[in-house]
Amino acid sequence: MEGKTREEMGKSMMTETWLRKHRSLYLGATRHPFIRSIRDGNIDLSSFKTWLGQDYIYVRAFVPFVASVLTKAWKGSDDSSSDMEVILGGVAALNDEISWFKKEASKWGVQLSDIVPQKANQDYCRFLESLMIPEVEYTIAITAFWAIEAVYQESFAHCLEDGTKTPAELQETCQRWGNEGFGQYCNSLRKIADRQLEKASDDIITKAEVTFLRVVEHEVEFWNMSHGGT
Ligand SMILES: Cc1ncc(CN)c(N)n1
Repeated sequence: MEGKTREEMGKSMMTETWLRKHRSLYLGATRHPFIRSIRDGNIDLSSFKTWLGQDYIYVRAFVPFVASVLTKAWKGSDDSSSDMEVILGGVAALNDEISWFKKEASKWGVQLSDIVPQKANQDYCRFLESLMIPEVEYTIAITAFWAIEAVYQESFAHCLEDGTKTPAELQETCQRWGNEGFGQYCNSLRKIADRQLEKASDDIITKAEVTFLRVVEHEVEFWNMSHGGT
């Protein structure tokens, strides 16, 4: 791709274009102070517990969102059976994730039934709901799905790199999203998004870019909330 213009590249590498164009915002999510504090070993454990409880609520709202992406893939994809396999794999992983949250919460003494969603979480869940309606195109929904998963994958993989001081008791959390298998799953989602964007109209591409930006902003707000914000 080196040295090629956008026209020569076509629309096939749209996610790459956005990641470059919005690099500082994206790094604001994947290198957030909350993540840095895990990586540097000086995380405040009450922040971690806040994140754990809030993310459990988020994941419960995320499941119907992913189910809605699956429904959209059924009719809206150019390669629906292959896309549906990837997305169904995501649903299966979320089933496991919910069990993990319950186990982890009991380990940390977090009472999940007492958790009240904070504003940033409510806003993010409302945003997910807005993407679930049938009028939202598959291309937009799959772009959001990829971005949501990619931010977690890159954030937690960052905590597992050589030389980091991630506390032993948080290694499992980081592995959950930072492992190679989850990385490959994110790559599959990204390829689907790029394939859909390649044949999309300019209007859809613009909408998808805005959706990508909203996801990254919500992710930053989510970390802020966990890191002592409101
Ligand atoms: C806020 C948030 N964003 C993403 C993920 C990864 N499914 C998550 N669990 N929570």
